[in-house]
Amino acid sequence: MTKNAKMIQLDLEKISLPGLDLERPWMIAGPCSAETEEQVLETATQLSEAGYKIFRAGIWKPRTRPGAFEGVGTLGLPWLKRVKEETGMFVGTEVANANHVFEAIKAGIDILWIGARTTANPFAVQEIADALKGVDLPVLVKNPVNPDLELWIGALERVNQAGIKKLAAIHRGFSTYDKSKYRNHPQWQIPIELKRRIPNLPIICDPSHIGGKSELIYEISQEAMDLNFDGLLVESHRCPAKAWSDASQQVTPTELKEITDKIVLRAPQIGQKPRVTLDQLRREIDKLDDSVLEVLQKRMEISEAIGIYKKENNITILQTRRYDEIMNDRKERGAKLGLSEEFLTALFEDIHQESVARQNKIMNK
Ligand SMILES: O=C(O)C(=O)C[C@]1(C(=O)O)C=C[C@@H](O)C=C1
Repeated sequence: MTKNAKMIQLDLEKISLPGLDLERPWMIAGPCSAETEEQVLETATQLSEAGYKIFRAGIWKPRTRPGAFEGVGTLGLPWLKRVKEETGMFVGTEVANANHVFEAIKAGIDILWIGARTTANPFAVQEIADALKGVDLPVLVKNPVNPDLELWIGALERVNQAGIKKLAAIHRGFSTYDKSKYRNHPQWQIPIELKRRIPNLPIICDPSHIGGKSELIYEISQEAMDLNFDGLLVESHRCPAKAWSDASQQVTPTELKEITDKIVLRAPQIGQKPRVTLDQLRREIDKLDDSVLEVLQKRMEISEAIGIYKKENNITILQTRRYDEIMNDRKERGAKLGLSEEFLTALFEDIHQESVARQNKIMNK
C-alpha cells in the first residue's frame, strides 16, 4: 500500500433514514440468515425492544462450499416486510446480483449491502451498480475478502458513479491462510487508510465476521469505536446455538445489548485542554520515530553488505535457519518488553522482506 496515494473524491450525501437520527454508533443488528418467518419476527421483536432500529438478515447467502444453507431467497423478503410493519425497524440485506437488487427494492428493503466475495469481483459490482441507477437508498460496501484497498475503493466508486450518494463502507476483515484468533484478520491499517483517502465516507465495522466468535465481538467493536468508526453491523439471533449459519459468531439480542452498553464512546476531536500534553507526547513520538528510522537504515546498510558478501561467495539470499533464529529471539525478547507476538512477527517479516529485496537487487545487478 502506498501511503502517499491520492485522495479519492466521491460525491457523497449524509446517510439518513426517514425519521431516524443516526447517532454514532449506528447499529445494524439481526441474524446472519433469515431462516423462518417466526425466527425473523421473534429476533426482530427482541432487538426492537432492546432499542435497535435497523434490522439485518441475509436472504441470499454465498457459501464457501456447496451443500451449505444458501439462504431462503425471495421467500424471506415478505418476512422482512413484516418486520418493518410490526416493529417499525428499518431493514437491510445483502445483494449479490442485479436480480437481488430488483427483488429487494420491490420488497421495500431500506438498506442494501454488497458482500465481501462480491466486492472482490468488479463485474458483479458493476452489474449491481447498473441495477442501482435511479435508486435512492443507502448502500454499504464490504471490503473484498482479500486485503486489496484499491479493489474496495473501486467498488465504492462504481456504486457512487451509478448515482448512489448515501454510501458507506463495511469493514469485515480479510481472509488469511494463517491461523489467528480472528476468523478474518482485521488489518486495521486498511480501513484507516480508506478513511484517510476518503475522509467523508462513513465506515461501519462488522465484528461478527472479523471475530468469528461471539466472545470477540465486544473487543473488536470497542477497537472500531476507538478508531472513530461510524457504526457496527452485528449478527444477532434469538438462539445462536440453533442458527443455520455462522452459529458461533452470533449473540442473542440481550447479549448484544450488554455488549453495546459496555462500549465506551470517545470524542472524535481533540479538545483544547489536553492539547499541550498531547503535543508534548507527539514530539516525543517524533523523536523516537527518528531513532527507529535511523536504526532501520543502518540495518539495511548491513544487509546490503551481507548481500555483497553472498554475491561474491555464491551464497543464497534466503537463510531460513538464521531467519528463524532472529524471529524466535526477537519475539522472546520482545515479549519481555510487553510487545505482542503478532506485532513482532509482522514487523520482522516486513524487515526481512525488505532486506531480501535489497540483497536481490545487489545479486542481480
Ligand atoms: O543473515 C543473513 O544471511 C542476512 O542476509 C540477513 C537476513 C536479515 O535481514 O535478517 C536476511 C536474509 C536471510 O534470509 C536471513 C537474515
